[in-house]
Amino acid sequence: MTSSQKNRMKSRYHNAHSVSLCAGHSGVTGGTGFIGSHCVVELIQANHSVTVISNLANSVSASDFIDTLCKKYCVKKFIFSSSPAVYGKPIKFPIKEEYATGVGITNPYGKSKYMIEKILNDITLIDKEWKIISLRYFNPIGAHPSGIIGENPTEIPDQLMPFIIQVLKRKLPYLTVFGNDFETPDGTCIRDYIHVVDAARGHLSALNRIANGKCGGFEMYNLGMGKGHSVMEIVKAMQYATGKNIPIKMMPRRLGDVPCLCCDPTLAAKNLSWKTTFTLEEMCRDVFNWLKKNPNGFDDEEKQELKQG
Ligand SMILES: O=c1ccn([C@@H]2O[C@H](COP(=O)(O)OP(=O)(O)O[C@H]3O[C@H](CO)[C@@H](O)[C@H](O)[C@H]3O)[C@@H](O)[C@H]2O)c(=O)[nH]1
Repeated sequence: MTSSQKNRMKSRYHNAHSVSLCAGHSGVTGGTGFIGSHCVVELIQANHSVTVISNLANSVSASDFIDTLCKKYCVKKFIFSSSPAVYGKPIKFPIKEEYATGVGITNPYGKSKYMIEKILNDITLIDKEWKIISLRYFNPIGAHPSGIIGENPTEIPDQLMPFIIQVLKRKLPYLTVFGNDFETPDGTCIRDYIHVVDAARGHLSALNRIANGKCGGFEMYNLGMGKGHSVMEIVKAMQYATGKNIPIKMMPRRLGDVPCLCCDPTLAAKNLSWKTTFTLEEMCRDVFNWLKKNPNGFDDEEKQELKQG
């Protein structure tokens, strides 16, 4: 494993979270992270009592959570945060849940998610009391529309939107675009971006399915818009939303990136009554709104500009 792969795996474990259900009470591991914190807001708004489990610096990995917390507190119902990375390098689009997983996975992160899904599936086969929903959410971006929570990386980020945020804040001089020679219309990678609030609401829908006794054991769902956007489309949408130029530098492909990940979200619509509600423009608007309310890193003149929107 290269050091960049290790870092990517490390930073993604930092973001790992799960949502569990125990006698009407929800526990969110990694509840102070980007997705976890939005889940906590949605759960509280839906009148759940919530316990947040986080070490604030790094977070708890999914496997630690299963081994220790679940056994101690007899938690047998929870949501696992999975990833489209379990599909490896898909050849058919849009990706459906029934497509093969585990073949051609290009990074350790995807491999770990795949292996944990297998273990969870086995657990539900052995003991019928376990009800687990694995959410394979595609690329969550955006920020809470209130502007109170959003993505605020402390280190140089790996992911596209936090990187763009750092460029907008002039903490980084330009966005490095990893590859413009993919088999896509503009040559840059295509991903299925969803608003982080939609991703959080997906957790709530999944918890409701379990609470209503409808979950058959181990189930997995794609959470995505069902529509892909390229890296350059995201850059343009963010330039439009912010009115700011985002300098870019073309670089070779990043190890492990697949050209396209775009899902079919109809199973989630059918069983979870879930679908995306925010457009790409709204995701970018909410990032900008969050930046305006959290202007640290901008100079005074820019802060003034941000205030004026
Ligand atoms: O500085 C950057 C960062 C990213 N990208 C590109 O932007 C796209 C999206 O990258 P990123 O935001 O890192 O998302 P993914 O690589 O698609 O990884 C996402 O998709 C995985 C599933 O494959 C998830 O599980 C991860 O959590 C999630 O970050 C990719 O084409 C990257 O090459 C750049 O060009 N420059």
